[in-house]
Amino acid sequence: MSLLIDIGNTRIKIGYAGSDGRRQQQHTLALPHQQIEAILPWLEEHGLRPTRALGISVASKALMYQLEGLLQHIQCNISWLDATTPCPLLHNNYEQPDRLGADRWLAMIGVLAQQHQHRSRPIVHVSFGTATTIDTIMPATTCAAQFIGGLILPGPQLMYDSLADNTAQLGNGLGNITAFPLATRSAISSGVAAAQSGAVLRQWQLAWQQHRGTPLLVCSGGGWDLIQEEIQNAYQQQLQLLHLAVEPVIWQPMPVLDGLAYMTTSFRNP
Ligand SMILES: Nc1ncnc2c1ncn2[C@@H]1O[C@H](COP(=O)(O)OP(=O)(O)OP(=O)(O)O)[C@@H](O)[C@H]1O
Ligand SMILES: CC(C)(CO)[C@@H](O)C(=O)NCCC(=O)O
Repeated sequence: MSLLIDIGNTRIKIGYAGSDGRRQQQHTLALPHQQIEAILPWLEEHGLRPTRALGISVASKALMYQLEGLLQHIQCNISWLDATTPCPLLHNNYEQPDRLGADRWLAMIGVLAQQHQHRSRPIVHVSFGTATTIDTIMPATTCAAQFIGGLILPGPQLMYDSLADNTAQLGNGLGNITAFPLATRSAISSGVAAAQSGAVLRQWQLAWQQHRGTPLLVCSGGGWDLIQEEIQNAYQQQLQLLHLAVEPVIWQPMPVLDGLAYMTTSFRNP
């Protein structure tokens, strides 16, 4: 039984996998960094006694040490994975593989594991977290699928916050997403949504132009609610424009935890 830990820049996500490597979705928790200690009562409440933990972190080392200390109380050792942890499903083509965010690597593995039925198609995975990342995977020909590269941009909330923090007149608050906004709140919400969906469609189109099939669009991350309406609409329009079968964006809530669950079956401590 393995505990799964994803320490992001805003929140810590926790999951649980059985000995078959399947993630038990009813055992999922998201916590702000300051509430990390809540993990022990949560485990007790759910009657979970993990014998080991697999984790990744893109946040501070201090949080990793704090978590290690907490898990020592229940004799649970944690192994930290990163983007150099090999996976039979995927090849990391980053110029410096160790510089790729561990969350991006594990999320792509989680997406490949979950979207197994689409394994012959390219995949664009978008994570709307603190940062938004848009990563493209080309399908396997002989061996593993290939991570061919991706974008990093400010996440939706960060876009809102940076406008509020660096201007005198904009402030906080949401508005309607429209084509030609005529009020400040709507102009900001429409601007953030357009920037996010424009970047997503750019990567999707570039993936499509590689002539390896219609790319699957898979989204995740806590910022999804702020832009999902725009992304869904823009994606449907894009498919119609290209005379492709219309299909919804796939929402996969916790791909990093899914990737860690997959790795419980293939990763062993050296
Ligand atoms: N309860 C919540 N607490 C904090 N942020 C939330 C919450 N619900 C949604 N959010 C949104 O989620 C975003 C963070 O997303 P998420 O938790 O997926 O990423 P993260 O922890 O920053 O991970 P990463 O560092 O991988 O981006 C915040 O910017 C905020 O917009
Ligand atoms: C881009 C973020 C912040 C997304 O969480 C994370 O994956 C990260 O810190 N990455 C390291 C840099 C990189 O992936 O190139």
